Amino acid sequence: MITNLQTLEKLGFEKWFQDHVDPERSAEFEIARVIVVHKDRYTITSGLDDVPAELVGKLLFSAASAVDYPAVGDWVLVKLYDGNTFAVIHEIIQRKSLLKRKTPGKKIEFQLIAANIDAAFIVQSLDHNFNLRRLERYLVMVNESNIRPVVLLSKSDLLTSDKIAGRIGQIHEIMPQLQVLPFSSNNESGLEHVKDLLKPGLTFCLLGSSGVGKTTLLNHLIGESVFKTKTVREKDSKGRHATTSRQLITLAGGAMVVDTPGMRELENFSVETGLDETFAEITALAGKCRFNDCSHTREQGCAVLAAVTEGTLSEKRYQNYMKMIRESIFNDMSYVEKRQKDKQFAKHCKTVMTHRKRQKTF
Ligand SMILES: Nc1nc2c(ncn2[C@@H]2O[C@H](COP(=O)(O)OP(=O)(O)OP(=O)(O)O)[C@@H](O)[C@H]2O)c(=O)[nH]1
Ligand SMILES: [Zn+2]
Repeated sequence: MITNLQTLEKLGFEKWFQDHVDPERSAEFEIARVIVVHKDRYTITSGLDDVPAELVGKLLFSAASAVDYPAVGDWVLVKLYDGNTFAVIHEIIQRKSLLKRKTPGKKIEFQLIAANIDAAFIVQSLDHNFNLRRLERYLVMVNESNIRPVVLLSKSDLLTSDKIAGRIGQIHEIMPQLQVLPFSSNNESGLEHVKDLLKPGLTFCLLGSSGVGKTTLLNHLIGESVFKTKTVREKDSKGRHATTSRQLITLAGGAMVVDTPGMRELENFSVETGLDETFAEITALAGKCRFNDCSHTREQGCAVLAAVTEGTLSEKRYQNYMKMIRESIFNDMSYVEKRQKDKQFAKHCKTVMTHRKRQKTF
């Protein structure tokens, strides 16, 4: 496995990454992409071979938190051994995007889901799963992670086209620029629009509640994949053969899809800066409130409340924003804290919000 730029480009190694590698380092190491993370063992690829890999001791010892470890999708600098059958990861190349979630507990600690994803398909089915509030939550997370969101409305075979247009309208009412595609894996309508987005070299992920049809869609896309049956076999720490399925799947057309176990349990995410992007117009208004620590609930000179009164900001959107703020604070707390705080929650929210505002101001 010798670094070959053309092969790497096919895997998504664009100029941005190259610009973020020290030329001296790139002369010394090979560049590869992480396609499987399994506890402390990894599988990397250069586009030619899949090779089992471990972290170099220096990286292990200097890692201060989870974000210092490789995630699926990461670009890494490696050294190869034993006729290119084993690799040691020396460095993680700067990430363009990182999907992570907060682990339960008091400490601010994260679990990495995947790195360097270009676009996220947020899947909601057009039956009872359709829920604008949940959609907003996903959007916050995706925006926060620096990933482009695309909404896929699955099971379009269950609704009339009028009703589907109505739901898309509902989404566009609150998020006009968002790309929304209805599709059905059952009758295959709209699938070609999804496939049109799968440009070679781009990396995608599928997000959404259990049962919305992510696996069915993925099977449709993988059905045409040359990597369909390819699994990674390597020895685990006890020397047994372990079969790990590939978590970065390359589709026949050259696009890649991340499918990690962590991706499937992503209902509970923490929200922070993504909130500002998803509710950009409200954040802009909040900057004009008279008081720095305005809670936008009853203050004199609150620009957010004024906009609601004037009708330039819809009451519903305002309520969603307030609910999201409450939840984001709530999510950041541990379970025990949540139970303790449950009753005095309103009061707590206000304190934290004031605190956050202050942090921003100074
Ligand atoms: N009517 C209809 N049903 C579908 C469609 N796609 C999937 N389903 C059904 O929806 C159910 C759930 O589909 P999955 O693909 O397993 O859903 P998932 O999102 O992968 O769920 P998890 O694996 O739990 O995350 C299955 O019974 C599918 O047959 C569709 O386009 N139309
Ligand atoms: Zn205000």
